[in-house]
Amino acid sequence: MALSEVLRNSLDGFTLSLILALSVAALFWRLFTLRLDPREPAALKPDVPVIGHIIGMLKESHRYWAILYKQNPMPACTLPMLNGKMYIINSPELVSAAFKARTLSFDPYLIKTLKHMIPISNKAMDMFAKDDFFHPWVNIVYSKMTGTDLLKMNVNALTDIYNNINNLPQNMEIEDTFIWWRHLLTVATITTLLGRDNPWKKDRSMVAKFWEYETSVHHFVVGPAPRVTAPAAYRARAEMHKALMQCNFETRGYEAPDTSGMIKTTSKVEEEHGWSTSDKAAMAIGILQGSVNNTVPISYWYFMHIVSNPKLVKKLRVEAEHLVTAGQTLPNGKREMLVDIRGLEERAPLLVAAFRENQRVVGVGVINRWVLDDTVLSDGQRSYLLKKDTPLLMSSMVNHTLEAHWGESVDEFDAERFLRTDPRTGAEREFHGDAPVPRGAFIPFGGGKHLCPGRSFASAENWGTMIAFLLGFDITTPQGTPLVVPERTMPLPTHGTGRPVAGSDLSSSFRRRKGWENVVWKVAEL
Ligand code: HEM
Repeated sequence: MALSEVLRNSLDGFTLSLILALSVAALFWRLFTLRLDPREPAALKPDVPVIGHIIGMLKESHRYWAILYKQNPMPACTLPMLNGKMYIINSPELVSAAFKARTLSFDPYLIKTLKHMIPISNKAMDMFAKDDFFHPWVNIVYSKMTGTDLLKMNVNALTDIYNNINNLPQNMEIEDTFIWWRHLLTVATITTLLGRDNPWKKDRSMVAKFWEYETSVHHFVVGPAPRVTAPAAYRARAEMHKALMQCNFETRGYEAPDTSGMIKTTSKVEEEHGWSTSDKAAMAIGILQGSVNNTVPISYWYFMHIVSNPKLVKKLRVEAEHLVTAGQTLPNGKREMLVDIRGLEERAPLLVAAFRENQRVVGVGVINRWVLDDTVLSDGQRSYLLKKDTPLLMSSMVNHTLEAHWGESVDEFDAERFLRTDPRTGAEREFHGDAPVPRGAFIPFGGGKHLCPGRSFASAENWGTMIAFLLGFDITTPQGTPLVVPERTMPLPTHGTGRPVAGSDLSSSFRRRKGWENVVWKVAEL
Protein backbone atom coordinates (compact mmCIF):
# COMPACT_ATOMS: atom_id res chain seq x y z
CA MET A 1 0.00 0.00 0.00
CA ALA A 2 1.35 3.43 -0.88
CA LEU A 3 2.26 5.79 1.96
CA SER A 4 -0.36 8.33 0.87
CA GLU A 5 -3.03 5.61 1.07
CA VAL A 6 -1.88 4.60 4.59
CA LEU A 7 -2.02 8.23 5.68
CA ARG A 8 -5.44 8.74 4.09
CA ASN A 9 -6.80 5.64 5.83
CA SER A 10 -5.35 6.31 9.28
CA LEU A 11 -5.69 10.13 9.57
CA ASP A 12 -8.72 12.31 9.13
CA GLY A 13 -8.63 15.43 6.95
CA PHE A 14 -8.26 17.84 9.88
CA THR A 15 -5.21 16.05 11.33
CA LEU A 16 -3.60 15.85 7.95
CA SER A 17 -4.10 19.59 7.36
CA LEU A 18 -2.68 20.32 10.81
CA ILE A 19 0.44 18.24 10.15
CA LEU A 20 0.88 19.94 6.79
CA ALA A 21 0.50 23.42 8.30
CA LEU A 22 2.97 22.63 11.11
CA SER A 23 5.47 21.24 8.63
CA VAL A 24 5.24 24.41 6.50
CA ALA A 25 5.62 26.56 9.63
CA ALA A 26 8.66 24.54 10.73
CA LEU A 27 10.23 24.85 7.30
CA PHE A 28 9.47 28.58 7.26
CA TRP A 29 10.96 28.96 10.75
CA ARG A 30 14.05 26.98 9.74
CA LEU A 31 14.53 29.01 6.58
CA PHE A 32 13.77 32.46 7.89
CA THR A 33 15.06 32.42 11.49
CA LEU A 34 18.36 34.19 11.84
CA ARG A 35 20.91 32.11 13.71
CA LEU A 36 23.85 34.25 14.75
CA ASP A 37 27.19 33.50 16.33
CA PRO A 38 27.17 35.45 19.63
CA ARG A 39 30.27 37.31 18.38
CA GLU A 40 28.38 38.71 15.38
CA PRO A 41 26.61 42.10 15.68
CA ALA A 42 23.27 41.68 17.45
CA ALA A 43 20.18 41.15 15.33
CA LEU A 44 17.87 44.07 14.70
CA LYS A 45 14.52 42.52 13.86
CA PRO A 46 12.07 44.36 11.62
CA ASP A 47 8.48 45.13 12.67
CA VAL A 48 7.20 42.98 9.81
CA PRO A 49 9.07 39.66 10.00
CA VAL A 50 11.23 38.49 7.09
CA ILE A 51 10.53 41.37 4.69
CA GLY A 52 10.28 44.38 7.03
CA HIS A 53 13.77 45.76 6.32
CA ILE A 54 13.30 45.30 2.60
CA ILE A 55 10.04 47.25 2.72
CA GLY A 56 11.80 49.95 4.77
CA MET A 57 14.62 50.23 2.24
CA LEU A 58 12.23 50.44 -0.69
CA LYS A 59 10.01 52.99 1.04
CA GLU A 60 12.59 55.30 2.60
CA SER A 61 15.73 54.61 0.54
CA HIS A 62 18.85 56.01 2.32
CA ARG A 63 16.70 57.62 5.02
CA TYR A 64 15.87 54.14 6.34
CA TRP A 65 19.35 53.68 7.86
CA ALA A 66 19.07 56.98 9.75
CA ILE A 67 15.58 56.07 10.99
CA LEU A 68 16.81 52.67 12.19
CA TYR A 69 19.77 54.25 13.95
CA LYS A 70 17.57 56.82 15.67
CA GLN A 71 15.31 54.06 16.97
CA ASN A 72 18.20 51.69 17.86
CA PRO A 73 21.52 53.51 18.17
CA MET A 74 23.65 50.35 17.86
CA PRO A 75 27.33 50.64 16.81
CA ALA A 76 26.75 47.64 14.55
CA CYS A 77 23.84 45.32 13.94
CA THR A 78 22.70 42.44 11.78
CA LEU A 79 19.52 42.80 9.78
CA PRO A 80 17.59 39.62 9.01
CA MET A 81 16.44 39.76 5.39
CA LEU A 82 14.40 37.02 3.73
CA ASN A 83 16.51 33.95 4.46
CA GLY A 84 19.78 35.87 4.69
CA LYS A 85 21.30 38.78 6.59
CA MET A 86 23.15 42.04 6.14
CA TYR A 87 25.49 43.84 8.53
CA ILE A 88 25.13 47.54 9.24
CA ILE A 89 28.01 49.49 10.71
CA ASN A 90 27.23 52.83 12.31
CA SER A 91 29.98 53.81 14.73
CA PRO A 92 32.81 55.88 13.22
CA GLU A 93 35.38 53.67 14.94
CA LEU A 94 33.97 50.57 13.27
CA VAL A 95 33.66 52.39 9.91
CA SER A 96 37.37 53.23 10.18
CA ALA A 97 38.18 49.64 11.08
CA ALA A 98 36.09 48.40 8.13
CA PHE A 99 38.03 50.65 5.73
CA LYS A 100 41.28 49.11 6.96
CA ALA A 101 40.14 45.48 6.67
CA ARG A 102 41.54 43.82 3.53
CA THR A 103 38.82 41.15 3.68
CA LEU A 104 36.00 43.66 3.16
CA SER A 105 35.75 44.55 -0.49
CA PHE A 106 33.67 46.52 -2.96
CA ASP A 107 35.05 44.51 -5.91
CA PRO A 108 32.31 41.84 -6.03
CA TYR A 109 29.67 44.60 -6.25
CA LEU A 110 31.59 46.48 -8.92
CA ILE A 111 31.96 43.39 -11.09
CA LYS A 112 28.35 42.28 -10.67
CA THR A 113 26.95 45.78 -11.24
CA LEU A 114 29.09 46.56 -14.28
CA LYS A 115 28.04 43.33 -15.96
CA HIS A 116 24.45 44.57 -16.03
CA MET A 117 25.08 48.27 -16.37
CA ILE A 118 27.12 48.33 -19.54
CA PRO A 119 26.63 46.56 -22.91
CA ILE A 120 29.73 44.39 -22.55
CA SER A 121 30.14 40.85 -23.93
CA ASN A 122 30.28 37.88 -21.57
CA LYS A 123 33.76 37.08 -22.85
CA ALA A 124 35.18 40.50 -21.95
CA MET A 125 33.32 40.56 -18.63
CA ASP A 126 34.69 37.15 -17.66
CA MET A 127 38.19 38.39 -18.42
CA PHE A 128 37.56 41.64 -16.50
CA ALA A 129 36.48 39.67 -13.40
CA LYS A 130 39.71 37.62 -13.28
CA ASP A 131 42.27 38.82 -10.71
CA ASP A 132 45.16 39.03 -13.19
CA PHE A 133 43.18 41.47 -15.36
CA PHE A 134 41.06 43.26 -12.75
CA HIS A 135 43.74 44.29 -10.24
CA PRO A 136 46.21 45.81 -12.74
CA TRP A 137 43.28 47.54 -14.47
CA VAL A 138 42.07 49.09 -11.18
CA ASN A 139 45.65 50.09 -10.33
CA ILE A 140 45.79 52.06 -13.59
CA VAL A 141 42.58 53.89 -12.65
CA TYR A 142 44.09 54.93 -9.32
CA SER A 143 47.58 55.78 -10.56
CA LYS A 144 46.32 57.81 -13.52
CA MET A 145 44.46 60.20 -11.26
CA THR A 146 47.51 61.41 -9.35
CA GLY A 147 50.58 63.56 -10.02
CA THR A 148 51.00 65.01 -13.52
CA ASP A 149 48.02 63.04 -14.88
CA LEU A 150 45.79 64.63 -12.26
CA LEU A 151 47.19 68.09 -12.98
CA LYS A 152 46.49 67.63 -16.69
CA MET A 153 42.92 66.52 -15.91
CA ASN A 154 42.35 69.55 -13.70
CA VAL A 155 43.67 71.93 -16.33
CA ASN A 156 41.63 70.31 -19.12
CA ALA A 157 38.39 70.36 -17.11
CA LEU A 158 38.76 73.98 -16.07
CA THR A 159 39.88 75.06 -19.54
CA ASP A 160 36.67 73.60 -20.94
CA ILE A 161 34.57 75.29 -18.27
CA TYR A 162 36.36 78.64 -18.61
CA ASN A 163 35.94 78.56 -22.42
CA ASN A 164 32.20 78.21 -21.84
CA ILE A 165 32.19 81.02 -19.28
CA ASN A 166 34.18 83.26 -21.63
CA ASN A 167 31.48 82.80 -24.27
CA LEU A 168 28.58 83.75 -21.99
CA PRO A 169 26.83 87.05 -22.72
CA GLN A 170 27.02 90.04 -20.35
CA ASN A 171 23.61 89.18 -18.91
CA MET A 172 21.84 85.86 -19.03
CA GLU A 173 18.49 84.56 -17.79
CA ILE A 174 18.33 80.81 -17.14
CA GLU A 175 15.04 78.99 -16.79
CA ASP A 176 16.37 75.76 -15.31
CA THR A 177 19.68 76.31 -13.54
CA PHE A 178 20.03 72.62 -12.65
CA ILE A 179 19.86 71.52 -16.30
CA TRP A 180 22.15 74.34 -17.38
CA TRP A 181 24.75 73.51 -14.72
CA ARG A 182 24.42 69.79 -15.43
CA HIS A 183 25.27 70.42 -19.08
CA LEU A 184 28.32 72.54 -18.26
CA LEU A 185 29.83 70.04 -15.81
CA THR A 186 28.88 66.87 -17.70
CA VAL A 187 30.58 67.99 -20.92
CA ALA A 188 33.66 69.28 -19.06
CA THR A 189 34.10 66.05 -17.06
CA ILE A 190 33.61 63.79 -20.08
CA THR A 191 35.91 65.96 -22.21
CA THR A 192 38.59 65.66 -19.54
CA LEU A 193 38.39 61.89 -19.72
CA LEU A 194 37.95 61.38 -23.46
CA GLY A 195 39.64 64.45 -24.94
CA ARG A 196 37.91 67.16 -26.99
CA ASP A 197 36.94 64.80 -29.81
CA ASN A 198 34.01 63.12 -28.09
CA PRO A 199 30.29 62.63 -28.82
CA TRP A 200 29.18 64.97 -26.01
CA LYS A 201 31.15 67.89 -27.49
CA LYS A 202 29.75 67.24 -30.95
CA ASP A 203 26.07 66.77 -30.11
CA ARG A 204 24.31 68.64 -27.29
CA SER A 205 21.55 66.01 -27.12
CA MET A 206 24.08 63.44 -25.86
CA VAL A 207 24.02 65.06 -22.40
CA ALA A 208 20.29 64.41 -22.03
CA LYS A 209 20.90 60.85 -23.22
CA PHE A 210 23.60 60.33 -20.60
CA TRP A 211 21.23 61.47 -17.85
CA GLU A 212 18.30 59.48 -19.22
CA TYR A 213 20.49 56.40 -18.77
CA GLU A 214 22.02 57.48 -15.46
CA THR A 215 18.67 58.30 -13.85
CA SER A 216 17.35 54.82 -14.73
CA VAL A 217 20.54 52.92 -13.99
CA HIS A 218 18.74 50.90 -11.28
CA HIS A 219 16.69 49.22 -14.01
CA PHE A 220 19.95 47.88 -15.43
CA VAL A 221 21.50 46.99 -12.08
CA VAL A 222 18.47 45.24 -10.57
CA GLY A 223 16.98 43.99 -13.83
CA PRO A 224 15.39 41.86 -15.00
CA ALA A 225 14.59 43.53 -18.33
CA PRO A 226 15.71 47.17 -18.69
CA ARG A 227 14.80 47.10 -22.39
CA VAL A 228 11.16 46.70 -21.26
CA THR A 229 11.08 48.61 -17.96
CA ALA A 230 13.25 51.57 -19.07
CA PRO A 231 13.07 51.67 -22.89
CA ALA A 232 14.21 55.30 -23.24
CA ALA A 233 17.27 54.67 -21.03
CA TYR A 234 18.00 51.49 -22.95
CA ARG A 235 17.92 53.40 -26.25
CA ALA A 236 20.05 56.19 -24.76
CA ARG A 237 22.70 53.69 -23.67
CA ALA A 238 22.72 52.10 -27.13
CA GLU A 239 23.19 55.53 -28.74
CA MET A 240 26.03 56.45 -26.38
CA HIS A 241 27.68 53.12 -27.06
CA LYS A 242 27.44 53.53 -30.84
CA ALA A 243 28.68 57.13 -30.71
CA LEU A 244 31.64 56.17 -28.50
CA MET A 245 32.59 53.32 -30.81
CA GLN A 246 32.52 55.59 -33.87
CA CYS A 247 34.16 58.64 -32.34
CA ASN A 248 36.67 57.25 -29.86
CA PHE A 249 37.38 53.58 -30.45
CA GLU A 250 37.00 52.56 -34.13
CA THR A 251 39.34 55.39 -35.09
CA ARG A 252 41.57 54.85 -32.04
CA GLY A 253 40.60 58.37 -30.99
CA TYR A 254 41.36 57.36 -27.41
CA GLU A 255 45.04 57.70 -28.28
CA ALA A 256 44.67 61.48 -28.86
CA PRO A 257 47.11 63.58 -26.80
CA ASP A 258 44.34 65.28 -24.80
CA THR A 259 42.68 62.01 -23.73
CA SER A 260 43.16 61.31 -20.02
CA GLY A 261 45.88 58.86 -19.03
CA MET A 262 43.20 56.76 -17.36
CA ILE A 263 41.15 56.15 -20.52
CA LYS A 264 44.24 55.90 -22.71
CA THR A 265 45.96 53.29 -20.54
CA THR A 266 42.92 51.18 -19.58
CA SER A 267 41.87 51.07 -23.26
CA LYS A 268 45.39 50.04 -24.27
CA VAL A 269 45.34 47.16 -21.77
CA GLU A 270 41.89 46.09 -23.03
CA GLU A 271 43.19 46.25 -26.61
CA GLU A 272 46.22 44.11 -25.70
CA HIS A 273 43.83 41.50 -24.30
CA GLY A 274 41.93 41.38 -27.57
CA TRP A 275 38.84 43.34 -26.52
CA SER A 276 36.59 44.40 -29.37
CA THR A 277 35.79 48.04 -30.13
CA SER A 278 32.33 47.40 -28.71
CA ASP A 279 33.68 46.13 -25.38
CA LYS A 280 36.13 49.02 -25.03
CA ALA A 281 33.31 51.50 -25.67
CA ALA A 282 31.07 49.65 -23.20
CA MET A 283 33.71 49.92 -20.47
CA ALA A 284 34.09 53.63 -21.25
CA ILE A 285 30.35 54.06 -20.49
CA GLY A 286 31.02 52.54 -17.05
CA ILE A 287 33.95 54.87 -16.42
CA LEU A 288 31.99 57.93 -17.55
CA GLN A 289 29.03 56.96 -15.40
CA GLY A 290 31.20 56.54 -12.29
CA SER A 291 32.94 59.83 -12.95
CA VAL A 292 29.96 62.03 -13.73
CA ASN A 293 27.09 60.63 -11.64
CA ASN A 294 28.28 62.09 -8.32
CA THR A 295 30.35 64.99 -9.57
CA VAL A 296 27.52 66.83 -11.30
CA PRO A 297 24.78 66.86 -8.63
CA ILE A 298 27.33 67.51 -5.85
CA SER A 299 28.63 70.44 -7.84
CA TYR A 300 25.15 71.91 -8.46
CA TRP A 301 24.35 71.91 -4.73
CA TYR A 302 27.77 73.43 -3.96
CA PHE A 303 27.06 76.24 -6.39
CA MET A 304 23.55 76.76 -4.98
CA HIS A 305 24.64 76.71 -1.34
CA ILE A 306 27.14 79.45 -2.11
CA VAL A 307 25.25 81.77 -4.45
CA SER A 308 22.13 81.69 -2.25
CA ASN A 309 24.11 83.20 0.62
CA PRO A 310 25.25 86.81 -0.08
CA LYS A 311 27.36 87.03 3.11
CA LEU A 312 29.24 83.88 2.13
CA VAL A 313 29.70 85.15 -1.43
CA LYS A 314 31.26 88.31 -0.03
CA LYS A 315 33.73 86.40 2.13
CA LEU A 316 34.59 83.96 -0.64
CA ARG A 317 35.25 86.80 -3.08
CA VAL A 318 37.88 88.21 -0.73
CA GLU A 319 39.55 84.79 -0.62
CA ALA A 320 39.21 84.20 -4.38
CA GLU A 321 40.78 87.55 -5.34
CA HIS A 322 44.09 86.21 -4.02
CA LEU A 323 43.88 83.19 -6.29
CA VAL A 324 43.84 85.10 -9.58
CA THR A 325 46.24 87.44 -11.34
CA ALA A 326 45.66 89.66 -14.35
CA GLY A 327 47.38 88.38 -17.48
CA GLN A 328 47.99 89.97 -20.85
CA THR A 329 45.49 92.19 -22.66
CA LEU A 330 44.28 90.43 -25.80
CA PRO A 331 43.97 92.03 -29.29
CA ASN A 332 40.19 92.32 -28.76
CA GLY A 333 40.81 94.49 -25.69
CA LYS A 334 39.80 91.81 -23.20
CA ARG A 335 42.01 91.02 -20.25
CA GLU A 336 43.17 87.53 -19.34
CA MET A 337 42.49 86.50 -15.75
CA LEU A 338 44.74 83.66 -14.66
CA VAL A 339 43.49 81.27 -11.99
CA ASP A 340 46.22 79.54 -10.02
CA ILE A 341 44.77 76.20 -8.94
CA ARG A 342 47.80 74.96 -7.01
CA GLY A 343 47.48 74.24 -3.29
CA LEU A 344 43.88 75.43 -2.98
CA GLU A 345 43.38 73.49 0.26
CA GLU A 346 45.82 75.86 1.97
CA ARG A 347 45.16 78.99 -0.08
CA ALA A 348 41.34 78.82 -0.19
CA PRO A 349 40.27 77.37 3.17
CA LEU A 350 36.72 78.73 3.06
CA LEU A 351 36.09 77.57 -0.51
CA VAL A 352 37.29 74.09 0.50
CA ALA A 353 35.37 74.13 3.80
CA ALA A 354 32.15 75.06 1.98
CA PHE A 355 32.73 72.16 -0.43
CA ARG A 356 33.10 69.68 2.42
CA GLU A 357 30.05 71.06 4.22
CA ASN A 358 28.09 70.71 0.99
CA GLN A 359 29.14 67.06 0.77
CA ARG A 360 28.13 66.50 4.39
CA VAL A 361 24.71 67.99 3.77
CA VAL A 362 23.83 66.54 0.36
CA GLY A 363 25.78 63.25 0.25
CA VAL A 364 23.40 60.67 1.65
CA GLY A 365 24.62 57.53 -0.12
CA VAL A 366 25.89 54.29 1.32
CA ILE A 367 29.22 52.48 1.17
CA ASN A 368 28.90 48.78 0.38
CA ARG A 369 31.33 46.00 1.19
CA TRP A 370 31.26 42.24 0.74
CA VAL A 371 32.80 40.11 3.49
CA LEU A 372 35.31 37.98 1.58
CA ASP A 373 36.44 36.01 4.63
CA ASP A 374 35.52 35.85 8.33
CA THR A 375 36.66 39.21 9.73
CA VAL A 376 36.86 40.66 13.22
CA LEU A 377 36.38 44.42 13.62
CA SER A 378 37.08 46.22 16.84
CA ASP A 379 36.06 49.68 18.01
CA GLY A 380 38.60 49.58 20.83
CA GLN A 381 35.98 48.38 23.34
CA ARG A 382 34.29 45.43 21.66
CA SER A 383 35.01 43.12 18.77
CA TYR A 384 32.50 42.00 16.17
CA LEU A 385 32.73 38.95 13.99
CA LEU A 386 31.62 39.39 10.37
CA LYS A 387 30.98 36.12 8.60
CA LYS A 388 32.23 35.32 5.12
CA ASP A 389 29.89 35.96 2.16
CA THR A 390 27.70 38.52 3.88
CA PRO A 391 26.91 42.05 2.59
CA LEU A 392 27.84 45.01 4.77
CA LEU A 393 26.53 48.55 4.54
CA MET A 394 27.76 51.86 5.98
CA SER A 395 25.43 54.82 5.63
CA SER A 396 26.96 58.27 5.25
CA MET A 397 23.61 59.78 6.18
CA VAL A 398 23.75 58.26 9.68
CA ASN A 399 27.03 59.93 10.63
CA HIS A 400 26.67 63.05 8.47
CA THR A 401 23.43 64.00 10.25
CA LEU A 402 24.25 63.07 13.84
CA GLU A 403 23.96 65.92 16.34
CA ALA A 404 26.49 64.18 18.60
CA HIS A 405 29.18 64.84 15.95
CA TRP A 406 28.11 68.13 14.42
CA GLY A 407 26.34 69.96 17.25
CA GLU A 408 22.99 71.73 17.35
CA SER A 409 23.43 73.25 13.90
CA VAL A 410 23.59 69.81 12.28
CA ASP A 411 20.61 70.55 10.02
CA GLU A 412 22.02 73.83 8.74
CA PHE A 413 24.52 74.46 5.97
CA ASP A 414 27.41 76.14 7.81
CA ALA A 415 30.19 76.93 5.33
CA GLU A 416 32.64 77.55 8.18
CA ARG A 417 32.09 74.23 9.94
CA PHE A 418 35.14 72.67 8.27
CA LEU A 419 37.52 75.60 8.89
CA ARG A 420 40.42 74.46 11.00
CA THR A 421 40.20 77.62 13.09
CA ASP A 422 36.79 78.38 14.59
CA PRO A 423 36.05 81.91 13.24
CA ARG A 424 33.88 82.73 16.28
CA THR A 425 36.40 81.84 19.00
CA GLY A 426 39.69 81.79 17.08
CA ALA A 427 40.40 78.39 18.63
CA GLU A 428 42.02 75.60 16.62
CA ARG A 429 39.59 72.78 15.99
CA GLU A 430 40.65 69.20 16.52
CA PHE A 431 40.71 67.63 13.07
CA HIS A 432 40.84 63.96 12.13
CA GLY A 433 41.81 63.84 8.47
CA ASP A 434 39.55 66.31 6.62
CA ALA A 435 36.97 66.87 9.34
CA PRO A 436 36.48 68.08 12.92
CA VAL A 437 34.75 64.81 13.85
CA PRO A 438 35.99 61.31 14.67
CA ARG A 439 37.61 59.46 11.76
CA GLY A 440 34.91 57.48 9.97
CA ALA A 441 32.15 60.01 10.68
CA PHE A 442 32.71 61.99 7.47
CA ILE A 443 32.98 59.68 4.48
CA PRO A 444 31.84 61.49 1.28
CA PHE A 445 34.46 59.67 -0.81
CA GLY A 446 34.34 56.33 1.04
CA GLY A 447 37.63 55.02 2.38
CA GLY A 448 40.39 52.46 2.58
CA LYS A 449 41.46 50.67 -0.56
CA HIS A 450 38.26 51.80 -2.34
CA LEU A 451 38.63 55.49 -1.42
CA CYS A 452 37.33 57.35 -4.48
CA PRO A 453 40.24 57.80 -6.92
CA GLY A 454 38.43 60.78 -8.51
CA ARG A 455 38.20 62.84 -5.31
CA SER A 456 41.07 65.24 -6.01
CA PHE A 457 39.97 65.77 -9.59
CA ALA A 458 36.30 66.37 -8.70
CA SER A 459 37.28 68.72 -5.87
CA ALA A 460 39.61 70.86 -8.01
CA GLU A 461 37.03 70.99 -10.81
CA ASN A 462 34.46 72.32 -8.33
CA TRP A 463 36.78 74.83 -6.67
CA GLY A 464 38.17 76.20 -9.93
CA THR A 465 34.69 76.59 -11.41
CA MET A 466 33.40 78.45 -8.36
CA ILE A 467 36.35 80.87 -8.39
CA ALA A 468 35.39 82.14 -11.86
CA PHE A 469 31.67 82.37 -11.10
CA LEU A 470 32.24 84.09 -7.74
CA LEU A 471 34.52 86.75 -9.15
CA GLY A 472 32.98 87.11 -12.58
CA PHE A 473 29.22 87.20 -11.94
CA ASP A 474 26.39 88.38 -9.75
CA ILE A 475 23.96 85.48 -9.63
CA THR A 476 20.44 86.07 -8.34
CA THR A 477 16.80 85.32 -9.09
CA PRO A 478 15.45 87.11 -12.20
CA GLN A 479 14.01 89.67 -9.73
CA GLY A 480 17.48 90.39 -8.31
CA THR A 481 16.90 88.73 -4.92
CA PRO A 482 19.15 85.98 -3.49
CA LEU A 483 18.51 82.52 -4.92
CA VAL A 484 16.90 79.95 -2.65
CA VAL A 485 18.37 76.44 -2.42
CA PRO A 486 15.63 74.12 -3.73
CA GLU A 487 14.45 71.16 -1.71
CA ARG A 488 16.22 67.89 -2.56
CA THR A 489 14.67 64.57 -3.50
CA MET A 490 15.69 61.47 -1.57
CA PRO A 491 17.74 59.55 -4.16
CA LEU A 492 17.16 55.89 -4.95
CA PRO A 493 19.54 53.38 -3.31
CA THR A 494 21.61 53.35 -6.53
CA HIS A 495 22.33 57.09 -6.22
CA GLY A 496 24.07 59.13 -3.56
CA THR A 497 22.72 62.66 -4.05
CA GLY A 498 19.23 64.07 -4.57
CA ARG A 499 17.96 66.38 -7.32
CA PRO A 500 15.77 69.48 -6.97
CA VAL A 501 12.20 68.34 -6.25
CA ALA A 502 9.82 68.62 -9.19
CA GLY A 503 8.10 71.97 -9.41
CA SER A 504 10.93 73.97 -7.76
CA ASP A 505 11.62 77.40 -9.20
CA LEU A 506 15.05 76.89 -10.76
CA SER A 507 15.30 80.16 -12.66
CA SER A 508 18.29 82.44 -12.19
CA SER A 509 19.93 85.51 -13.59
CA PHE A 510 23.68 85.80 -14.31
CA ARG A 511 25.16 89.32 -14.74
CA ARG A 512 28.83 89.99 -15.32
CA ARG A 513 30.18 91.94 -12.32
CA LYS A 514 31.19 95.55 -12.66
CA GLY A 515 34.90 95.65 -13.46
CA TRP A 516 34.92 91.99 -14.54
CA GLU A 517 32.93 92.38 -17.77
CA ASN A 518 35.84 92.02 -20.15
CA VAL A 519 37.67 89.18 -18.52
CA VAL A 520 38.87 86.03 -20.27
CA TRP A 521 39.29 83.20 -17.74
CA LYS A 522 42.29 80.94 -18.07
CA VAL A 523 44.11 78.40 -15.90
CA ALA A 524 47.51 79.84 -14.93
CA GLU A 525 50.48 77.94 -16.38
CA LEU A 526 51.77 75.52 -13.79
C1 HEM B 1 32.12 64.77 -5.99
C2 HEM B 1 32.32 63.75 -6.81
C3 HEM B 1 32.48 62.32 -6.38
C4 HEM B 1 32.00 61.68 -5.26
C5 HEM B 1 31.16 62.26 -4.14
C6 HEM B 1 32.45 60.30 -5.32
C7 HEM B 1 32.18 59.35 -4.36
C8 HEM B 1 32.64 58.05 -4.40
C9 HEM B 1 32.37 57.07 -3.39
C10 HEM B 1 31.55 57.30 -2.13
C11 HEM B 1 32.96 55.92 -3.77
C12 HEM B 1 32.94 54.58 -3.02
C13 HEM B 1 34.19 54.50 -2.17
C14 HEM B 1 34.19 53.30 -1.24
O1 HEM B 1 33.52 52.30 -1.54
O2 HEM B 1 34.87 53.36 -0.20
C15 HEM B 1 33.61 56.17 -5.04
C16 HEM B 1 34.32 55.23 -5.74
C17 HEM B 1 34.84 55.45 -6.99
N1 HEM B 1 34.90 56.66 -7.65
FE1 HEM B 1 34.15 58.41 -7.02
N2 HEM B 1 33.18 60.13 -6.47
C18 HEM B 1 33.22 61.34 -7.14
C19 HEM B 1 33.87 61.59 -8.32
C20 HEM B 1 34.56 60.67 -9.05
C21 HEM B 1 35.24 60.95 -10.29
C22 HEM B 1 35.30 62.31 -10.96
C23 HEM B 1 35.79 59.77 -10.70
C24 HEM B 1 36.63 59.51 -11.92
C25 HEM B 1 37.18 60.43 -12.70
C26 HEM B 1 35.44 58.76 -9.72
C27 HEM B 1 35.81 57.42 -9.81
C28 HEM B 1 35.53 56.46 -8.85
C29 HEM B 1 35.91 55.06 -8.97
C30 HEM B 1 36.63 54.41 -10.16
C31 HEM B 1 35.48 54.42 -7.80
C32 HEM B 1 35.60 52.93 -7.43
C33 HEM B 1 36.85 52.72 -6.58
C34 HEM B 1 37.00 51.28 -6.10
O3 HEM B 1 36.04 50.53 -6.09
O4 HEM B 1 38.11 50.91 -5.69
N3 HEM B 1 34.71 59.33 -8.74
N4 HEM B 1 33.41 57.48 -5.39
